[in-house]
Amino acid sequence: MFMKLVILDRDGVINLDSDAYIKSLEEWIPIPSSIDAIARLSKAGWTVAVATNQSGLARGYYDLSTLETMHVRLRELVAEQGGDVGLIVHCPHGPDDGCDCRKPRPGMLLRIAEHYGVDLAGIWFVGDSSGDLEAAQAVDCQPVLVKTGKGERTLAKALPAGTLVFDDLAAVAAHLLQ
Ligand SMILES: O=P(O)(O)OC[C@@H](O)[C@H]1O[C@@H](OP(=O)(O)O)[C@@H](O)[C@@H](O)[C@@H]1O
Ligand SMILES: [Mg+2]
Ligand SMILES: [Zn+2]
Repeated sequence: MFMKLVILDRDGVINLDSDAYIKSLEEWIPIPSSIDAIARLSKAGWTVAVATNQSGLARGYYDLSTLETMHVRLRELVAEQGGDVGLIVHCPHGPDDGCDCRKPRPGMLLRIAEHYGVDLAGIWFVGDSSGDLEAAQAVDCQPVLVKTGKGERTLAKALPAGTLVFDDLAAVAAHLLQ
C-alpha cells in the first residue's frame, strides 16, 4: 500500500540555513513558500515528516528546549495554513559520535518508516546537502535535491544516480500535487 509520505530535511529546505548553525528561535527563519508547500501537501492528504541533523546540540551551540521551540513554531505556522507536520526526528550527535542516526546514515529515515509502518522504497526524501541524498540512497528512498540552503553547492558535486532536482520545496510540492 503506497502511503502519501514525504520526508524533508529541515535546514535549507523548510527554513534558511546558516554555516553558523541555527542556534535560536530568532535565527530560525522559515522559507515562506516552504511553509505553504507543507500545508498544501498536508491538506491534500500527504504526511510530511522531517529528518534533521542537529550537531549544534552536541557542539553546545543550543539546547533541546531551544530546538523544540523551533519545531513548535514550525507546527504553528503550518497549522495557521490549515496543514500539519508529522513526525520530526533529529540527530543530536556530533560527527565523531559514531551514531547511526546522523545523515548520511539512514537511521532517522528508518525511524520514520517504523513509526508509520511503511516501506521506504521510493519515498521521496528532500534535502539540500549530499548527506541527505546519500541517506536516501542507502534505504532506497528517492533522493530529491532542492537548490535552497546548500543546494547550489551540492549541485556542483556528483549526485547519487537518479537524484531529482527542483528549485525549492514549493516546486517539489507542485510536482507531487499535479
Ligand atoms: O540540514 P539539516 O540536516 O536539517 O541541519 C543541518 C544543520 O544541523 C547544520 O549542519 C552542519 O553540518 P555538521 O553537522 O557540522 O556536519 C552545518 O552544515 C550547518 O551549516 C547546518 O546548519
Ligand atoms: Mg539541510
Ligand atoms: Zn545521531
